[in-house]
Amino acid sequence: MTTIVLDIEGTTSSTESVHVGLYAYARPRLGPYIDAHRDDPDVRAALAEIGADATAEAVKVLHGWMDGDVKATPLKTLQGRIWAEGFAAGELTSHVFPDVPPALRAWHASGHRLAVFSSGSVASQRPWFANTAHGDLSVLVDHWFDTVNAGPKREPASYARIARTLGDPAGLLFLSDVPAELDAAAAAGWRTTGVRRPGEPNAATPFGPHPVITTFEEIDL
Ligand SMILES: CSCCC(=O)C(=O)COP(=O)(O)O
Ligand SMILES: [Mg+2]
Repeated sequence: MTTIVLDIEGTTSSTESVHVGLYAYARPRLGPYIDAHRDDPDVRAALAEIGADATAEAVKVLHGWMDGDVKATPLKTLQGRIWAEGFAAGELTSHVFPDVPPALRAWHASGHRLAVFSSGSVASQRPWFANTAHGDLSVLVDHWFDTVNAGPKREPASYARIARTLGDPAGLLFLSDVPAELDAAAAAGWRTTGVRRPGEPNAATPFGPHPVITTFEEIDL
């Protein structure tokens, strides 16, 4: 049994679907969300981490991070809350590459275990997989990790922390579009595979020692 741990953006789903779909949805809603949830401890913690208490100042920082695709945890916390509300309201749908649903279903049916580790918060990961055009894929996923409950994706300690939940690192396979994330997983003793999807921004990125695939059909467990 292998546990396949999935990155989202660039791996199961296109970068465009996250940046054009989700980011555009969150951008105008960040300020109103902060104003409406100032008493929420997570929102207060996010504002403290941003280093700005005034909404306009915080939104300026958050928009700057979105422009540079900086995957800062306070941004991901706030985006995730907004996206979860958007999915619940039926205003958002997710994208997965067409090879993803059959692969996840086949791996699950064969007794392999699935988990997600994404910079996107768990609050948004679940509805992302629940609302695909190919049906609810969230039911196939046993564990959900983000930068809050696991840590930064480019640090081996985060993968060691996840392995404390999932078990022997040698039985864990991490799929990601970002070589630095794969390096960190490999340093923690995980198996790794790079994902280079046609048309994605990592088209020319070297993956070093990591095997590389373009679709999940190429993965032989
Ligand atoms: C619904 S998940 C949101 C995706 C996201 O915000 C993100 O930053 C994805 O980054 P990843 O670590 O999956 O490449
Ligand atoms: Mg990614």
